[in-house]
Amino acid sequence: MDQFLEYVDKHQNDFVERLRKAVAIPSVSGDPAHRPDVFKMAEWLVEELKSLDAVVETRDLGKQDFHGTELDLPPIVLATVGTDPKKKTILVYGHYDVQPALLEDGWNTDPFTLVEDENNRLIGRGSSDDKGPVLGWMNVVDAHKALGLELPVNIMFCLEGMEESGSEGLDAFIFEEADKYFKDVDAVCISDNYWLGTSKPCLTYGLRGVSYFHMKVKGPAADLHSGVFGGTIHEPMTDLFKVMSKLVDVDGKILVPGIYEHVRALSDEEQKTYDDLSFKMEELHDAVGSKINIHDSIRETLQCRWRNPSLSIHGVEGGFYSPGDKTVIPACVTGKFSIRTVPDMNPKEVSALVVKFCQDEFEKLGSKNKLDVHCTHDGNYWLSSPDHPNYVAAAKAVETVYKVKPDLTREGGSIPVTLSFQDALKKNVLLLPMGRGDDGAHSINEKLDRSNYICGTQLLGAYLYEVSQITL
Ligand SMILES: NCC(=O)N[C@@H](Cc1c[nH]cn1)C(=O)O
Ligand SMILES: [Zn+2]
Ligand SMILES: [Zn+2]
Repeated sequence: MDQFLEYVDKHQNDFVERLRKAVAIPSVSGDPAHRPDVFKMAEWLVEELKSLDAVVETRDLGKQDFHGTELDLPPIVLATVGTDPKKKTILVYGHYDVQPALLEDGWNTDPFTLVEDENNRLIGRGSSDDKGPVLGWMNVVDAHKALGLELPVNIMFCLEGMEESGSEGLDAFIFEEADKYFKDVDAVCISDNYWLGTSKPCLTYGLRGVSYFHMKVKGPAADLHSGVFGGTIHEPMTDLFKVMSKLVDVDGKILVPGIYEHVRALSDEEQKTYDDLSFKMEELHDAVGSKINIHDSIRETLQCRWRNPSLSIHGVEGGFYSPGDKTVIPACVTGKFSIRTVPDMNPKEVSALVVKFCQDEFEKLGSKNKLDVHCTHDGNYWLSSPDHPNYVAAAKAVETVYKVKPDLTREGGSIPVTLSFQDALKKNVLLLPMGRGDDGAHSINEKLDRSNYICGTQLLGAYLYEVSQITL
């Protein structure tokens, strides 16, 4: 392992170049205009993996209905490095699509040009979520190939291009392939989340689920002049804002009746898991860039992030949002919001409660406009245990690379495929993050510190050595 660790340190710049090439492909899955780039990213990965002597194949997932337009779904990229029956097989999952990013959103530099700043932060969309970690696994293979070293395990890659847009088609694929392509898998490792703070690595054993909603209000046949029609018609945007404002309180309390009914009670044992975490309120302030916290204590803040549901309002499609003072009455507007779900909420029940509540609130307005509200995608929460040998192996790897014991964390974000792998393969799934809590994933100026990328590559490799030695 030492040879490997040293090689990674010495070849940092080669690995940064690999990340530069990946970030340059704007593989935004949520924007149809960028769909060809998502395919380009898949092709780039295929070539890169082939150059590392992996056996690579792609699987077509069919079509996506994008608001009435049929789009090709990006392929699953499958790759295998080694098929030695004497070795364990570790499945690594990652995604090669990214969240949207525009310079005018407030980025300081072009989002798809990797820039290293004076603090050695590698800035660019996808650097942390999730291109850096995906390339981290490839760097591990690369280093072994260059050194002429055997990998301690067989590695299987499963890379998707729709994670940021609901992972369409992936669940069915995983269950279909559980006894086929994935039949030899001994354990799963996913590097697609973040440290709690900025200084200490962590292993993550829980995620919230997510249920995403679109609420459309339409009335006039076309956008109208507010001077001519204002005050004479029911306005879609007014109706939408009225109903949206009923969803959540300023202190984050969700106002949909029944939503908290199945939230698991906090046990004494669970309370203890919040005792010794290395996270300070200042780190939250720094990550947010402001002191707008609802709760004053770390305990309450983390409980609200990890084990309580939350509702976020994301945006309105169809409304006027450009500079200037356009006096328009938008004809059709769609409000977008999501609920992060937790044990023991059921996505189907959540959806039924939300839809009924919105319809009831709209009904109360007495508007002649039309409302359509529905859940566009959902993914369940996931909760595991950090006691499993797969986690013990990862903890040892953290100690080797970082000389500290990792924090054991849950996370507020969602990676629905985690539960699918666990259920379909009946194997342990470990979340082993590379980036820091302040990386700004999904936000502007997303970054991955060079040290996280390089030590993270070492960590992923060290984990493979440790897991090869342990009985799973
Ligand atoms: N790094 C994981 C991540 O960002 N997951 C997304 C998943 C998602 C669901 N719907 C849209 N994206 C997240 O928002 O948690
Ligand atoms: Zn991600
Ligand atoms: Zn993401």
